[in-house]
Amino acid sequence: MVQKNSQTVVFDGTPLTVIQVAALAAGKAKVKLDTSDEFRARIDRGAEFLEKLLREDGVIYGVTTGYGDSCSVSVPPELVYELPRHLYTFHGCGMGEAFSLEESRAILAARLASLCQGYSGVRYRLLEQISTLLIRDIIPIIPQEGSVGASGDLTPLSYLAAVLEGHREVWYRGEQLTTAEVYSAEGIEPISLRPKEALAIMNGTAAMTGIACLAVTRAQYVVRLATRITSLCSVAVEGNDFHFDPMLFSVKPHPGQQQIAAWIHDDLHTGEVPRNSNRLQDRYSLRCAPHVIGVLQDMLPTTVAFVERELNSANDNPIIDAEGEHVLHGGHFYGGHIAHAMDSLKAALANVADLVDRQIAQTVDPKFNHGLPANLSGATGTQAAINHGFKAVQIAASAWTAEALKGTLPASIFSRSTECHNQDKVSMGTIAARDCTRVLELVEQVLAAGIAISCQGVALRIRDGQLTLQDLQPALQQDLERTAQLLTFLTEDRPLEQDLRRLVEAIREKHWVLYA
Ligand SMILES: N[C@@H](Cc1ccc(O)cc1)C(=O)O
Repeated sequence: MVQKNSQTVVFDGTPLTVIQVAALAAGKAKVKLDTSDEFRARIDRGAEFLEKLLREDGVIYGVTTGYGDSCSVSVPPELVYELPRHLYTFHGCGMGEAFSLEESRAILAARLASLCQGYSGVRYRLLEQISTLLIRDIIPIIPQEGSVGASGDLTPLSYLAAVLEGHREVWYRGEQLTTAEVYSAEGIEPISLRPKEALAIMNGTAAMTGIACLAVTRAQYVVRLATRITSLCSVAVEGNDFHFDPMLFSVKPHPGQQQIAAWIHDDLHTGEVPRNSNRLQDRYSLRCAPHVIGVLQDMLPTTVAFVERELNSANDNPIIDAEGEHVLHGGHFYGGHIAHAMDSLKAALANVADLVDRQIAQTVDPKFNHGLPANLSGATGTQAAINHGFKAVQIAASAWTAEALKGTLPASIFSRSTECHNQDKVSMGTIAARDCTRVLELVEQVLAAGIAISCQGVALRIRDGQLTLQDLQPALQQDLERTAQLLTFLTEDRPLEQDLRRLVEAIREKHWVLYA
C-alpha cells in the first residue's frame, strides 16, 4: 500500500500534523517509530514506574481496581494480569458499519501519537506492535457506533486492543481475515497486554481524532473548490465582477473572507471599478460567496489547531508522570474540543453546499442565467425539445444539500449521563466526527454537480461565440480542461451517475489545481 519514495511519518513524540495523518491514512506515507535508545527508555520509564508502584503500594486505579464506576472493586493480585483482556472483551459490543480502511489507519495513527507522548505507562513493545500493524497494513476492523466520546473511544478502541493480542478481525491485502491467521502468515507474535495497557489503548479520543484529521484536510479542499465554482458560475451567468473588489473587502476585515474575495477577484481579472456602476447586484449566492465560504476559511485554522492539539496530547487516564513519580487522575479522555470542532465544521460545510446549490439553481435556470439554455442542455435544433440537460442533477443537488443541512444538528448537546452516572457528562465527539464525515460526502457531491454545471455553462458560452477560451484567466482555462478529462460536454441526455462518481473521486484526489 505504502508508495515508494513517499514521505515518512515519524512517531517520536514530537507533534504530528493533520496532513501527515491524512497522507498515512491514504497509504501515501510510510510509518516509522523512533528506535533510539533515548526514546525507548523514555517510554519504558512509565511502565517501570507502574511496576514499581504495584510492588510497593499494591493499589493503582485501573490496574488493581475495576474500571470507572467500578473503581471501588479491588482486584486480587492473581487476577491483575487478566484484567486487560476483560476490558477489551466486555467492550466488544460495537455496532453499525465498520470505519473505512483509511479511517481505521488514521485512528491507529492517532492512538500511537498519543501513546508516544510517554504519559500512559505502557511499554515500548506496545508502540512497536501498533506501528507494525500500520507498517504492514494490518488494520483492525472497527465498528463505528457505541462511543460517547468521553471515557475515551472505549468501544471502538477495544478492537485495536483485541487485535494487538491476536483476536478479532483485520483488513489485510483487501480481505477481511481473522487476526490470528494474518499474524501467523506474517510471523507476528501477539502481545500480552500488561495491567495498564488495555486501558491506555482504549481510554482516549483516537477514533474521533483520527476521523477529524481526515475531515479537516478534506474541508481545506472544499473551500478552494467552492471558490473556483463561484468564479466559474459568475462567468457562466455573466455575473457582476465588482462584487469581489479589494477595496470593498478592505472594510470588512475577516482574513478568510478577504482571501476568498481576492481569489475570486483574481479569477475574474476584473479591471478598475466604475465610478458609479450601473451593473445590477447579483443574488446573494454569488455576491455573498466570500461571506459564506469565508466562514469556513476563517474557522479552519482554529479547527485544525483543536484537532492537532488533541492528536498530540496524552488523552488518557490516569496520566503517568514517571519523572515526578505521580499517578495523576483526571479526564483527558474527554473529547470536547473535537466534538465542538466537528459540530461547527459540519455546519460551515453544509452552508457551503447550500451556497453552491443556489449557484447551480441560478446557472441552470433561464429566468436567471442571462441567456444560457434551460438546464444547460447542449442539444440544438429539433433535438433540443427532448433533451433535459442537468435538470435531474440539479434536483439531486437539492436533495444532497438538504441531507447535508439535516446532518448538522450538533452532537455535543446530546450528552447523556451513563455508566452508573460516573460518566455523567460526555462529549459525543465521535458522533460529531462521523456526522461531519457524512456531511462532507454530501458536500463533495454538491461540488461535483457544481463543477460540472459551471464548466458546462462556460463551455456553452464559448461554443456559442459569446466568449473565447482566451478571455478566461489561465487557471479557469485549466479547470475547464481538467473537467473535460472527466466529463464530456453534455449534448445528448445520458445517465450522469458514473460521470458524477468520477468527479467526486477526483475531488477526493484534488484533481483541480486550485490557488496553489
Ligand atoms: N474512562 C474511565 C475508565 C473506564 C473504562 C472502561 C469503562 O467501561 C468505564 C470506564 C476513567 O478513566 O475513569
